[in-house]
Amino acid sequence: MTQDIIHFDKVVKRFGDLTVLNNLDFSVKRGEKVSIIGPSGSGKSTVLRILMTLEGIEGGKVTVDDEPLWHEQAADGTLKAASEAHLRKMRAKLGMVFQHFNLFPHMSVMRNITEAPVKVLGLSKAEARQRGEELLDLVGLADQAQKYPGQLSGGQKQRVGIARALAMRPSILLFDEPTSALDPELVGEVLNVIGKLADEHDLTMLLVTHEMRFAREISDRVCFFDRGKIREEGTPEELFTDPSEERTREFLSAVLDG
Ligand SMILES: Nc1ncnc2c1ncn2[C@@H]1O[C@H](COP(=O)(O)OP(=O)(O)OP(=O)(O)O)[C@@H](O)[C@H]1O
Repeated sequence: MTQDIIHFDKVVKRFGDLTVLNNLDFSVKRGEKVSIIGPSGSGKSTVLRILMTLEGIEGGKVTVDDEPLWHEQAADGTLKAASEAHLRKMRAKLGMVFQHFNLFPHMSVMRNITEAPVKVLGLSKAEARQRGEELLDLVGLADQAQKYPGQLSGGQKQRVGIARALAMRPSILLFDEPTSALDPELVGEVLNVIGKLADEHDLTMLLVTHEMRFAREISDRVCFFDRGKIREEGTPEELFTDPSEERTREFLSAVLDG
């Protein structure tokens, strides 16, 4: 087992003529909490979408938990395109919390959380419900299990989104700007839950965020993305107080003053 749980090796991602990831080298260690920051359009969300297998890649290699994500080893040892079964197995290692929650509106909070563990992992309804209760407790929503998403605030919906992702017991949790669709007064409750997870669990966490103060608080490492590459990375202390690249400094002064 190698130290890296996520490894991007010269990954190229294009949309038509637009090269979004340009020979990206990037890795995350087991248990590490990493934040990705950077200007709009720099490819931050695309990294998460590739990991969730929502987007394919045009070049390079992505490895998750020591196995290639988009390829699998044929009997003769060569790599071939991944089968649907391989992608399903790889996807189970990852959970994602989306900017717009993506809850099922016609299902109760509890059913939003139990649906995939029952259908995909084969848990009994009782087991899934018990897991759901524990997770709702963790995110401070034990009393909301029977409500529907439309009856919840944005902050509550996002906390359900976090519980739903955790219900699949992923080794890696991805967050795609989890607070950017929320009213400012609801941001804190979601950041508190994510901060608690970061402190108390050995989950690997990869967070795309515009919340600089939060990235600074919870991350072991912060990566500054610019035009599909990591322009600079370091501990929060290094990156936020003494960035070495002019481009990082410009970005930080724009977002921190703005
Ligand atoms: N499905 C798609 N088809 C075409 N272009 C896309 C698609 N998805 C993303 N892009 C483009 O790829 C670039 C990178 O997008 P991405 O969402 O990764 O950026 P980002 O750094 O997360 O930006 P933001 O902070 O605004 O969310 C953008 O220019 C975007 O318009």
